[in-house]
Amino acid sequence: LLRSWVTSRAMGGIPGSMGWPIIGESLSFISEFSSPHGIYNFMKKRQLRYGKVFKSSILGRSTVFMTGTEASKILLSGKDGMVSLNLFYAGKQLMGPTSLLQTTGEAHKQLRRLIAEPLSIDSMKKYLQFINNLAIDTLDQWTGRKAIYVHDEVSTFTLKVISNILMSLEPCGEEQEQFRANFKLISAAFASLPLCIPGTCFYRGIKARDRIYSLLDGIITQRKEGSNIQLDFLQSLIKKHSKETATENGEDKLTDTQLKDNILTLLIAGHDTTTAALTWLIKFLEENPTILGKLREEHIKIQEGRNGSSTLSWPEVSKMTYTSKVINETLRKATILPWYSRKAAQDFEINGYKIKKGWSLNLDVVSIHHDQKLFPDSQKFDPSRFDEPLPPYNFLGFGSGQRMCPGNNLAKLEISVFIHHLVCKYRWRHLERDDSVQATLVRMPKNKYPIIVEKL
Ligand code: HEM
Repeated sequence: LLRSWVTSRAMGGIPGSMGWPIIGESLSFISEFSSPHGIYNFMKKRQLRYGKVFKSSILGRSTVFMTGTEASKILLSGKDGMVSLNLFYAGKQLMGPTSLLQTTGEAHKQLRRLIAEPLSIDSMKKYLQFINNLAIDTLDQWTGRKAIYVHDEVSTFTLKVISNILMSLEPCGEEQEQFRANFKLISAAFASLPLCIPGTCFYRGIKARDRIYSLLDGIITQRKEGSNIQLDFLQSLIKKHSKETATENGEDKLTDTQLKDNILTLLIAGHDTTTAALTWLIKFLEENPTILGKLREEHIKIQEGRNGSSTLSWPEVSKMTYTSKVINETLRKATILPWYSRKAAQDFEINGYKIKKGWSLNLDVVSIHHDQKLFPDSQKFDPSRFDEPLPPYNFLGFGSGQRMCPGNNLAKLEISVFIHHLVCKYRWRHLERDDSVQATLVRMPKNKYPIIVEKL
């Protein structure tokens, strides 16, 4: 708070209001966040008053919000080391010091190269079968029930997928249940006060993180001894880039701590985001029957070409061109991560304003994704916006530049396969109309989108 107060005084030259002492503008921010338009209204009001760059004080942090192409370019390309990623204290403690999210500059580039390779589109081919079977099994259990809370069901599906791909955890059984329980505690701790005292949410998160790390310790030891070898992400890293001793040198070698910190990072970064995207997509499809019809056509055609088999092949996934536009439009309209946080690593100028080293900066992505000039009638769900490639920095569903999402291939694959089986075999309708949004960092429907499902 003290640091925030000192920073807020230094921000004198930036237009905007710091709101009330201590709470700043947090109350209006939180209340707008949960509304159907999310923080769009909060941003819009201030942009009309102050312009594309304005200051505010939110959740105890003095910060500068920015929007538009120039800001995107500066903040996302991170050219000349102008900015670094800005994590909350709780996130830093939970994810560990060697997480990709905590590394900067050259170290970030190197680590990212190692992590991104086993997540490349080519590496995804070996996971298709597993995702396909799990999607079929999950959907089989959706019919004949009074209510399906899509968010909860999809959350189970995406966690099973990512935990299997990263470290070959079986999708069913006690180990998966324990892992899931621990993962939930870690997720909850992200949004908690970082007080490491027994009984607090943060403390429970740290303990759960330790339990997942000891599970990983066991798996890493086995793999290094040559037993329980699997074709997963962890194995790829151990095989090519693992350090045998802590003193061993080599830029492309990772210690066990780096392996564990980054498996956890991928779990955290990849689970809620994919869950939210798939949940919104299913909701938007129901609300837009013409688009659902067109999407179904694409998938029925793929299914018919398959002669009755239920297993998707890789060439079939590559044919899902309309699906890919539907995914992009979902990420635009829902803007699951509404702002991207950075810290100024040096002084620089933007839109005529002087930004000082150490300030917290947020790129307001909601305003870009709902800019009427870039996306006319922006509230409309219209995948044809992606018929032609968009200019750089207009669509930021997976970010852009140095920190662009390395898990985007996996996310798109999970969503495409799940949607294939959903639209080919089922119809669904909502049980409750509520467009409000949960007040968490990743935007999700507050009511978890309850539906009833029937076979077609
Ligand atoms: C639909 C699902 C997803 C969405 C919408 C999404 C979105 C994003 C965005 C916007 C960023 C950049 C944030 C910024 O610049 O501040 C990002 C980064 C990241 N994402 Fe994703 N993501 C998704 C799925 C995944 C998955 C499945 C994984 C893991 C397998 C993953 C791992 C990461 C990591 C590790 C970063 C940080 C990259 C770095 O700092 O270099 N994401 N994601």
